[in-house]
Amino acid sequence: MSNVMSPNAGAAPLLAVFTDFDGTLVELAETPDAVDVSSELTDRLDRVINDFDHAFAVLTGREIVDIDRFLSPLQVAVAGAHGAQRRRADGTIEAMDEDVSATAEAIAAALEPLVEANPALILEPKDGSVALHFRQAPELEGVCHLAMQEALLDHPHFTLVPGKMVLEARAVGLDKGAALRAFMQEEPFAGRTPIFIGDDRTDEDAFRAAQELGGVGIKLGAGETAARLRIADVASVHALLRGLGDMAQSGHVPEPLLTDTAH
Ligand SMILES: O=P(O)(O)OC[C@H]1O[C@H](O[C@H]2O[C@H](CO)[C@@H](O)[C@H](O)[C@H]2O)[C@H](O)[C@@H](O)[C@@H]1O
Repeated sequence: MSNVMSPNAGAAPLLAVFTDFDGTLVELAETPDAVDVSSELTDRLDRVINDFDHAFAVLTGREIVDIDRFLSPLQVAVAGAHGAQRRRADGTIEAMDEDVSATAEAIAAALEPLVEANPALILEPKDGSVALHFRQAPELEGVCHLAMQEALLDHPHFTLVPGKMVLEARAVGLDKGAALRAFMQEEPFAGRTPIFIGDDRTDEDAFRAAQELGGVGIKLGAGETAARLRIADVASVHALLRGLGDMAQSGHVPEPLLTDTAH
């Protein structure tokens, strides 16, 4: 097991904690709006923010406004739309690249006819990226793939990233790994050891970034991953956050909820 989280690692390191949202902090739901955010979770995150002296951020494919709506009344540091949007721990917002916004809008517009013809599909246009959901029509995955590829033809600085029953278009280079690195150069993250917890293919850049910066990636669930550690489910993530918070306060390392991905 990694030294960062090992019960034998000695003094507890000062951590910067990053997590994905859908499938990691909350269970997946049938539609993007149907996720259930309990008051226990917002209370837990409020504690985490204090336990880690505000060195906590959500790295998500969602827009920042979405995360604010779900986690209200909390306002956490967030990288949204896979890294196209970023709100720092001090609440300031990084300026959006206008070209990225305009391209995402153009790609969403190109996909509209497909979604109008297939109401079971959900188009989620975001400022900086686009999601095309086929959870309610899995048989349309291939059609969605072709439509996304076609929509991307004129936009080589955007790339297609598959998620869970979704295909997303995002700007090349604006990913969760770049967002994690940007946070790690700023207060209160700088000088801490990053951990990132995520469940999806779009989380792999951030696993690698955390590990390259001396920290650890923690993959929720099965599947190939660059993350060094694995965790079972959303409930275990909540327990881990509680344990890490206790560790930060007391110096004691939490009960092991993690397994090495090599085993
Ligand atoms: O990076 P994340 O925080 O994991 O966000 C990834 C995408 O999550 C959302 O879609 C996923 O969750 C939905 C609700 O559970 C589910 O219905 C959908 O099938 C999943 O793909 C969100 O809607 C996207 O914008 C995010 O990019």
